[in-house]
Amino acid sequence: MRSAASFKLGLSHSAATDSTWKVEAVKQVEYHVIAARNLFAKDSTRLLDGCSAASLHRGDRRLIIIDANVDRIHGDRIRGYFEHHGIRASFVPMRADETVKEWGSAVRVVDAMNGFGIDRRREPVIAIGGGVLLDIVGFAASVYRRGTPYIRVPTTLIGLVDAGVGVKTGVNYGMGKNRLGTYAPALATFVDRAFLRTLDNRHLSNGLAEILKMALIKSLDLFELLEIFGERLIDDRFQGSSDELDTAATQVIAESIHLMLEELQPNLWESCLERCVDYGHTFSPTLEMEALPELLHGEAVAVDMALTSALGYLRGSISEAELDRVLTVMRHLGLPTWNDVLSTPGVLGAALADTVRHRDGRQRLPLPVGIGGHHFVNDVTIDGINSASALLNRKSDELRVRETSVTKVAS
Ligand SMILES: NC(=O)c1ccc[n+]([C@@H]2O[C@H](COP(=O)([O-])OP(=O)(O)OC[C@H]3O[C@@H](n4cnc5c(N)ncnc54)[C@H](O)[C@@H]3O)[C@@H](O)[C@H]2O)c1
Ligand SMILES: O=C(CO)[C@@H](O)[C@H](O)[C@H](O)[C@H](O)COP(=O)(O)O
Ligand SMILES: [Zn+2]
Repeated sequence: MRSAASFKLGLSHSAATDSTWKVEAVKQVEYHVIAARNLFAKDSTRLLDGCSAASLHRGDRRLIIIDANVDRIHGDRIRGYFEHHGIRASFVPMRADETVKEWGSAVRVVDAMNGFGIDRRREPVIAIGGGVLLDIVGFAASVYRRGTPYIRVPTTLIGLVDAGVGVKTGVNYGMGKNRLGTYAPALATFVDRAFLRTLDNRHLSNGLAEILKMALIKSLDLFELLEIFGERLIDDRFQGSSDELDTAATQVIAESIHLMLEELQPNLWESCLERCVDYGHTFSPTLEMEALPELLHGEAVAVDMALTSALGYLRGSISEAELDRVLTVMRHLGLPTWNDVLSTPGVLGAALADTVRHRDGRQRLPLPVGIGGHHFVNDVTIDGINSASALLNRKSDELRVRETSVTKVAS
């Protein structure tokens, strides 16, 4: 018989005192964001080869949760693709927009996984749709059997540059934006801008808000690309109908993803709550939910960025010329710089208070420094926000008047 002393355990433990055990483990994470034009063209093998983790070669059937609008427009082609490659694909079309980004929708995905009898390790769920669909499916997959692999195919601009590239999943709860959620990377995301051909202008602008966010805090070059090409990229739906527009579309999307991943990779689990990618997301979670369905996610982010740019000007971190340049680009990108929800009594204070709870008791508010830089502040006051809001209201009115007179002269 072995004596107690002969057992070797990996954990540290002292028998001399009341025992405590400290467990330390590191979870290695690897996921891939793969640019793939015309992913569902029959001769494309990108999705099949993908990467070792996300290859479709394991097993011959797949559960596909697809945004109902995307299914209506692209469903036949996507079904044809799977048939062509001998994969038995079970399609579950789901309505997916902000008003149904809720627990019940996640449960519908869980029901679909149960019904399919998903083989937990070898049959990744495939999510095809905008940011809402990706967030819901990612959330459901991450809690199903404590984690089931999934693959993302974003079909909106926000999906391509933001919701599809990070590790956050979630649904709204009550008035709380993404109040229920997990950190759960997909095996891979396939970025195919061909989907943007069928996206309307408003949702293209909506995605450009998140790209503008990356530009304002990290890259004057990206900002200037948006200044020069933004409107034309919307008209062209990022389809690259000329060489110049093709290069611009590729650069804008790739640079935005790259800048985002540069921030995410070293801080995937948000152990550091000073995140510059939270720019535009201090007041907007509350504004978006208060105004729902009037403001889309990117529009609420744009209003927040306009407000905090005005605040930056009042605090001396950006010049008035830079503020005007930012607001002008927003308008050119089809984004709002103002929404009346900003005037709802108490809303900005409540928004900041909720964000402070989200950021472990401090504001950690990213503010622009010039265009393309940022710093974090913790001393914003309600008076300061109200002054910024008043300034923004005035400047937004001036912009509207100028736009109206330009339109009149043009007609
Ligand atoms: N997880 C993250 O890190 C992250 C990051 C950014 C945003 N988000 C979330 O993303 C959501 C916003 O996503 P969104 O802007 O993609 O909105 P969305 O998913 O609601 O899609 C917008 C609309 O476009 C339709 N649609 C989708 N693809 C289409 C296509 N190719 N052609 C025509 N119509 C199409 C959809 O049916 C929907 O009606 C928000 O809930 C936001 O919180 C998440
Ligand atoms: O909107 C999102 C994620 O939902 C992204 O654009 C953004 O970069 C950040 O993740 C946001 O700051 C949101 O973070 P959180 O409030 O959901 O924690
Ligand atoms: Zn966002």
